Amino acid sequence: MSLVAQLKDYQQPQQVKPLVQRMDIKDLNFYYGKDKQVLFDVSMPIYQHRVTAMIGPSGCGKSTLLRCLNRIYELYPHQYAEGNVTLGELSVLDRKVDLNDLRAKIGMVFQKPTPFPMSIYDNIAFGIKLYERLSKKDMDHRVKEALQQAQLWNEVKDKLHSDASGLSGGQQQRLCIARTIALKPDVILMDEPTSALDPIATQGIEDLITELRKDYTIVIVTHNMQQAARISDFTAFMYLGELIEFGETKQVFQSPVHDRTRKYVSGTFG
Ligand SMILES: Nc1ncnc2c1ncn2[C@@H]1O[C@H](COP(=O)(O)OP(=O)(O)OP(=O)(O)O)[C@@H](O)[C@H]1O
Repeated sequence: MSLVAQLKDYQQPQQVKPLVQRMDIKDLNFYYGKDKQVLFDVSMPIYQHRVTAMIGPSGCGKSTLLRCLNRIYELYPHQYAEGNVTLGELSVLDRKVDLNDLRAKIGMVFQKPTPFPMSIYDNIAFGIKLYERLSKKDMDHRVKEALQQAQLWNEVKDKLHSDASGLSGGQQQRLCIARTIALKPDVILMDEPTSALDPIATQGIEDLITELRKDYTIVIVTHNMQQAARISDFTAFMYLGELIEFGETKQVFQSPVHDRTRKYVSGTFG
């Protein structure tokens, strides 16, 4: 199927909530050490209840940009960001903003499923316990709710106390999504969440992302343009650390403003 044929139909009003900006990225620069700048003055909005895809050739800075949105780079000395990233009133890059609080609001799902070495139930309860004290009954409810939202409940409801490592790759990735959802974040960041999965599991995660955008704001890095076309509402095209083009996915794929975007989405370079 052609890329254009895979573009979603944006005219389905029942799916579309009003367009509200949720995050703002302004003049963002990022450095892997002071002599290695890899993002250059990136500015773009992130819209609520929409899926925003970051695309571009390998090494263009997609993952780095995503990592700025919850300051995950702070785990590493010498890496730093300059500029402004806000989530409502919250200044994401401000070191006074507590990282645990920030990551409860802006959750992240990684490329490879990374369940903790514990039971399915505990994988979800573990994160919740860091933030909230719940009774057993309330915790059971929250775990069930997260697994239902991640469309995993029916498959695991009879083995909640089995080790999570016994799940398939696709199920493990849905468990990681459930773990993120359980903290009730505003925004979910996904870094190539399907690249380690087979086509059927990939389809499951793509369907789930489409469902989740009703309740969450999603930013996804993907090297797969078909995937961006299938599941995203907005697309950011990056090249050599700069944001070349940002717009509605349909516009970016069908009538890009920049020649470089056109060449990339048409497969002429990349
Ligand atoms: N830990 C690091 N230390 C130094 N440079 C890094 C580090 N991680 C990434 N880079 C560099 O930063 C630039 C952007 O990398 P990034 O991983 O963000 O790109 P990407 O678009 O996500 O690439 P890919 O699609 O290959 O994952 C690249 O030049 C890369 O070599």
